[in-house]
Amino acid sequence: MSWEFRKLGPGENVAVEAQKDPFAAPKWAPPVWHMPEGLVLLVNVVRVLVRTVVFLVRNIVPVSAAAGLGWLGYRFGWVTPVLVLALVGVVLGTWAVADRPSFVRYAVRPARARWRLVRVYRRDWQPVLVTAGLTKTHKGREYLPTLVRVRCGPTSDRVLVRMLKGQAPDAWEKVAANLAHGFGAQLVRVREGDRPGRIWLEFVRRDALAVPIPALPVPDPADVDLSGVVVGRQEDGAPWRLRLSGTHVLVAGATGAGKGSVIWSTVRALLPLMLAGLVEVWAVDPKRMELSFGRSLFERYGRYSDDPKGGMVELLETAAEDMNARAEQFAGVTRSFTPTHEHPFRVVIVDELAFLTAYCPERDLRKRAEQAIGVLTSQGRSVGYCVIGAQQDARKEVNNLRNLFPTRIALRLDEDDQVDMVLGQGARDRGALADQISPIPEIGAGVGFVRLETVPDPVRVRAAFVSDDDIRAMVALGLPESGTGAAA
Ligand SMILES: Nc1ncnc2c1ncn2[C@@H]1O[C@H](COP(=O)(O)OP(=O)(O)OP(=O)(O)O)[C@@H](O)[C@H]1O
Repeated sequence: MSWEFRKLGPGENVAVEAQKDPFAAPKWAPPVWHMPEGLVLLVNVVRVLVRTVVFLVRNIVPVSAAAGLGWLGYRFGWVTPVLVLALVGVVLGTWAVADRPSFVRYAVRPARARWRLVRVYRRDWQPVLVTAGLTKTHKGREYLPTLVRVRCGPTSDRVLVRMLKGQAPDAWEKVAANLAHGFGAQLVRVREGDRPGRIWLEFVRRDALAVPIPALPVPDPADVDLSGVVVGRQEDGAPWRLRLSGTHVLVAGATGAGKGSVIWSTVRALLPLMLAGLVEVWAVDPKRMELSFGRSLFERYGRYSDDPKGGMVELLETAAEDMNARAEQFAGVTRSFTPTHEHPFRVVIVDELAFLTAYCPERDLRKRAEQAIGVLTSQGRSVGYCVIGAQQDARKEVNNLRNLFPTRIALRLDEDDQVDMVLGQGARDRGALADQISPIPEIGAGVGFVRLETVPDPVRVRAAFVSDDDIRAMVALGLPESGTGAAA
């Protein structure tokens, strides 16, 4: 084969195969630069050194431990490192037995986080992110978001990520399903990071709320805090505290979503203060289902009505009048409400808001109900009134009082656009997938999303399930003279 030289530019001589055919199109080739072999060797040696140093720094603890044991073995024989290992095992075992929570927190979880960082996240980081379209290639160079840290919880991992410059969290939200499948998680939620440009990815490994929570024990009166009664559990295992003082609560969920369990768990948490005369529960029960079971309890420690001919509306109007009287009495005297026997904290439960405000056939009753609920919700917070409204249908036209309920709970909803209607704009994008909660009662009833005051992102929760027997027991506790079967 013969070669000829061509010139591409000044000083750029290129060797290309000589053409035999004089009419053939000319062949051009890019210039080839020959590196001196010594320089190639040097670059590779530096590269290996840098990688070794990075590896040693990243794995400083296991590397130091292995090096220490190796040195002990070399210096004193193999028995010494084995004894050291056995001693460490005994210390860890004693710690685990003596104080399991601190052992899990400071030893098990960090070790697990390290393991998952190396075995799952770092290993698959580049391929998953490339496939999900979260990397950028510019002038032949690939830019990859940085994996900063991994933390392990009991059922989920949190991964701190430094995004590429110019990237925003919504780019990650859009490919949450790709990330979940890529890293073997059930789902991924994108959370605000600790500073601009960084986000937390929450990889849910296992549904912590998949098993029903039995009714919580009736608390001691001293433990009932109206700024957060315990009604269930959060996804991270912490108790779900529902604020009642200074707010009103809307519980939205399709039929069978478990609204009843939120209501009954709240009543159960309040029972000691009801018995002490410091809390009253006024129940409006248009469905005559859920609340009728505790009718005698409400009649003794509050009020109850299921009368569609005006009784329910009258109950609401009485509450609104009393609230006005309280407001007049308290005006200029006190700004914070403390329940007393004279002025107990009143929880007004309306089992189906839409029945009173939208579906009730009598227009006049509808208007009166809407007005009374409007008065209670707009002015009742500071004088010891809390309205808890349940609602099946979250559509705007069904309940235009929704904005008067500062605390909202989205249980299973039929459509995805209802999530933002209940929890507020952007809640679904921030992980409140209430439309994807399982319709199977054992798995999904009572499961929902709430916005807590301390956390900007919606939190997944499950209400404890108060069974018919539990309600009977509550009635028996409240009305000992009526015997155990007094519920109905
Ligand atoms: N927290 C829970 N945990 C487990 N199962 C539950 C829970 N809450 C409810 N369930 C189950 O789901 C079923 C439906 O619950 P519930 O009647 O409370 O729903 P709902 O939202 O009030 O429905 P509807 O609006 O039709 O009255 C119950 O019969 C119960 O078996």
